[in-house]
Amino acid sequence: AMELQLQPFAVLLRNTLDLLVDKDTSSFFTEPVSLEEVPDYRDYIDHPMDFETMRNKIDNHQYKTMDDFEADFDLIIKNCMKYNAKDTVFYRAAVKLRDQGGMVIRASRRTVERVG
Ligand SMILES: CCOC(=O)c1ccc2c(c1)NC(=O)[C@@H](C)N2
Repeated sequence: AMELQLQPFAVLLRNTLDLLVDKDTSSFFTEPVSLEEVPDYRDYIDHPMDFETMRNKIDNHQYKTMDDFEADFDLIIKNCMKYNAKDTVFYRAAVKLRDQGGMVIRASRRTVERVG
């Protein structure tokens, strides 16, 4: 529809990302996991992901669909639940983000479908 031409997909993704960042109240997911702080991280995680990287990908138009965008969101959560034990603040934060962020993405999908 006309709105999507005027309101590029990138703007919708940035708005969605801002809502996901708001759910990350401890800011555990805002930047790449520090390999100085967590030197063995890459022994377990092949494809790191974080919200800053996602913002850069939006700006470089690397997301063509909401599925592409959601795949990186899921990667953030999967990585965290793989690297961190269940009884950690990190693992629990990933479960919370999965639940609260999932609702945000579903709402954005409806917007894309409606004005798509
Ligand atoms: C300054 C110390 O920071 C960390 O050790 C640290 C900081 C952030 C982290 C993280 C570790 N581990 C994670 O799996 C993802 C969720 N976030």
